Amino acid sequence: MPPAEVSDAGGDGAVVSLRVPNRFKLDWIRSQYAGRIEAILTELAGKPVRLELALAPRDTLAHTPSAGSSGSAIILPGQPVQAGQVLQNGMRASTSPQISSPAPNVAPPPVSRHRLNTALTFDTLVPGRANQMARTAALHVAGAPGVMYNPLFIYGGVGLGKTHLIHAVGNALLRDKPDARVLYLHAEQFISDVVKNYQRKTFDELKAKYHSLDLLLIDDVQFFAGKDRTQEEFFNAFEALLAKKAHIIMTSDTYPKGLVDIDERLTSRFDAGLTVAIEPPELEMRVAILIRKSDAEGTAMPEDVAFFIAKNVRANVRELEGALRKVLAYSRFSHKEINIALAREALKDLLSIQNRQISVENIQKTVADFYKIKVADMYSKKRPASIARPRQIAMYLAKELTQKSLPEIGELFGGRDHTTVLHAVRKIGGERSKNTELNQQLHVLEQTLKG
Ligand SMILES: Nc1ncnc2c1ncn2[C@@H]1O[C@H](COP(=O)(O)OP(=O)(O)OP(=O)(O)O)[C@@H](O)[C@H]1O
Repeated sequence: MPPAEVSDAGGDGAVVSLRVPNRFKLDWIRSQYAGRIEAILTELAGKPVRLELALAPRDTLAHTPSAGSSGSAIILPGQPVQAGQVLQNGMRASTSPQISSPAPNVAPPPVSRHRLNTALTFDTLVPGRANQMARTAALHVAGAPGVMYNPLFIYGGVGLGKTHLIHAVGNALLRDKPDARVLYLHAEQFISDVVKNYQRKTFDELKAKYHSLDLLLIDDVQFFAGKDRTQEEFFNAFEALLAKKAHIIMTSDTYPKGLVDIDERLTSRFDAGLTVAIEPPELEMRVAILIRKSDAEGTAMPEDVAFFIAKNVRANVRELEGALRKVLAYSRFSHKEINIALAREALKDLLSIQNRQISVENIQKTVADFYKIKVADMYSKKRPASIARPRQIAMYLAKELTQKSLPEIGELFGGRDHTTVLHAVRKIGGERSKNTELNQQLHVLEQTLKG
C-alpha cells in the first residue's frame, strides 16, 4: 500500500489516507496539522475531504520513493483537482489558483531541545471527572518536581489526553524555571536512541543525555515490550534520575502490572510513585471540549450542536476533535451556519455506522443528560416538576420514536400505569405546538436520538 491514497467516500465526500512512518509523527501531524490539511484539501477538491492518518507498514516506507525523509505524502483527488497536483512531503504547493493559504508543512516538527509542543498546556486541557486525578497529580508535579508522586504513571486508552497532559507539565515547569532540563519523548525515540548509541558504541553519550535531566516525560512505555537492551538502559536512566530527585512521568495504554514483556524490576518501579488513570470523557466534558476547541478556531459552537456531537461521538477526544473538524470544515465549505442539520450531514458516515436502534433506555438516558437529572429519576416515584417534566418528555419520545405500546412504556418507567403514559404523551404533544422553546428542545432530542 502506498503512503497516501485517495478514495471517494461515496456521496459528496472524499477520503485522503496519509501514511506516516511512526507514532510520534502521527500524533504530531494529527494535533498540529490535520485540521488545516483537511480544510485546504476540502477547498482544493471543491467537496468535503476527510483526512485519515495511519501508521505505514515498515516495508511500504522502505520501497516508496515518496516516503522521503518525513515519509508523508498527500495525493489529491483527481476531480476537480488537476492531475499532477501532488503534495509530496507536504512541501510542494498546489498550482490551484483559488488557494491562497500556503501548503501545510507536514514535515516533522523542528526539534527543540525539550521536544515539547507548546500548544499542549494546562490552559488548553479541559478538566473533567475523567482526567481529574491525573490532572491534579500532574499540576502538583509541575509545581514541585521531584518531591511527590515520583514516578508519575498515567495510563488510559487512545486519544484521552495522556500526551497532552505530560506536555502540559513540561511547559508549565519551563514557564516557571526556564533553565530546567526537560525532555519529552515517545518511547520509540528512546528505543532508536539506544539502538543508535549501541551501534556507535557511544553509551556514555546516551547516559549524559538522559541522566542529567530534571524532568523526563516519556510517552507510551508499552512500546518497550520485548526490547531488552532498551529496558536495561531505561532502568539505568530511571535509577539515576530518581536518585538525584529528578522527576519521571510516563504514559502507557495500561497500568504497570498489565504491561507485557517488560521486566518486572521495571514495572514494579513504575508503580512505586503514583499511578493514575485517564478515563474516557463524560458527556459534559465532551460538550465543554467541543465548545472550547471550536472557540479556539474562532467559531462559536451552539450548545445544542455540541450536545448532538458529544452524544454521538463518545470514544475519545481525538475522535471528538475529528468530528469537530469535519463540522467546521463543512460549514466553511458550504457557507452555512452550524446547526444540528449541518452537523448531521457532515458526520453522516460516522453516524450511519452506529447502531441507530432507538430504545426506551437510550431515550431515558439522553433526556436525563439533556435536563441534567439522574437516569434513575426516570423510574423513580419522585414528583418535583424538575424531574416529572423530563420524565413526561421521555415518555412522549418513547411513544413517538419506538414501537412500544403504552403499557410497555409504563412498565419501563418504573411500572407506571398506561394512563400515566397517555397523559404525558397528550400533554407534551399538545404543548409542543404552542411552546417554541419546548419544541426546540424536543427537536434537539429527536435529532440526537436519530443521529
Ligand atoms: N481534556 C482535554 N482537553 C482538550 N484537549 C484534549 C483533552 N484530552 C485530549 N485532548 C486532545 O485530544 C487529542 C488526543 O490527545 P492525546 O494525544 O494527548 O491522547 P493520548 O491519550 O496520548 O493518546 P495515544 O495513546 O493515542 O497517544 C490531542 O489533540 C489533545 O490535545
